[in-house]
Amino acid sequence: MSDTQVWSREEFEAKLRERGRGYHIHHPFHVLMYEGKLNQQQIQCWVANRYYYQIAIPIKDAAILSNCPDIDVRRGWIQRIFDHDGSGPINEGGKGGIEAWLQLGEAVGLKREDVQSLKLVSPAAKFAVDAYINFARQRPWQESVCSSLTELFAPHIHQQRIDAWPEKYPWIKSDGLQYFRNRLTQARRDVKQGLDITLDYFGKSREMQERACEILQFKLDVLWALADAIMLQCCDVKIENGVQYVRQDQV
Ligand SMILES: O=C(O)c1cc(C(=O)O)c2c(n1)C(=O)C(=O)c1cc(C(=O)O)[nH]c1-2
Repeated sequence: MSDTQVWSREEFEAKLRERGRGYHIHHPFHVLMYEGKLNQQQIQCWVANRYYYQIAIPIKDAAILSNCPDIDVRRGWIQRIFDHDGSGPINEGGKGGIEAWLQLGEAVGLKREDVQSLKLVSPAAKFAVDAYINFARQRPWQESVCSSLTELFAPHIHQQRIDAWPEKYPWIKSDGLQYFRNRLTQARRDVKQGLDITLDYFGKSREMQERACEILQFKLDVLWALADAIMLQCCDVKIENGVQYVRQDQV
């Protein structure tokens, strides 16, 4: 069989899912977090830096909408902006993910104003996240949809935090975990829409299928670079022979 033959829909999906080996769940910082080895300042550093990602998501989704002429796609995609920004009065249940993330900030001992000021965000974290927004502004909307597919792997990392944190970090108030609980259902719905569009659009040729895998890799790299930036800001990173650490998926 020629190695340029188009993959079946199932093979194509499997190739995308295989990329999960490079998901930031395997980044040393996230491994330390899962194992309960981070102190309060390090958890705070992560929450404060990740806030910049949280506020970027609806801006990125608005960029996708602005590039997309398909009304059916827009009707589905717009829900992501409501999920993160919230809709309707906040005191009547209209809170969104950004508000839930600020509550996580308070639950780990950060002041709301400090998180919102972005003064705790490292320049490298900003660069990584801005690269994602710029991609969505500049590329065709189908490519931007594809770049959101790291969400395939997100429910696992959210569930890990819900399961491990109460035991490993008992000082974090339980209502701080609400963001992750909400995302479990939201992400599954998002993934279905993003995956259907990607499999349809990029499924036409092997070249396009491989392009989709490269786009997903770009987004994995954004998340990896974000974790690198955070780790460098708040951990004593051990450097041996000039190598910080080896990425498992690149071995
Ligand atoms: O906690 C995480 O590790 C994590 C990762 C990702 C991701 O894989 O991009 C998202 C989220 N969380 C998340 O909560 C979220 O709403 C989200 C939206 C998107 C996106 O690309 O549109 N990714 C993610």
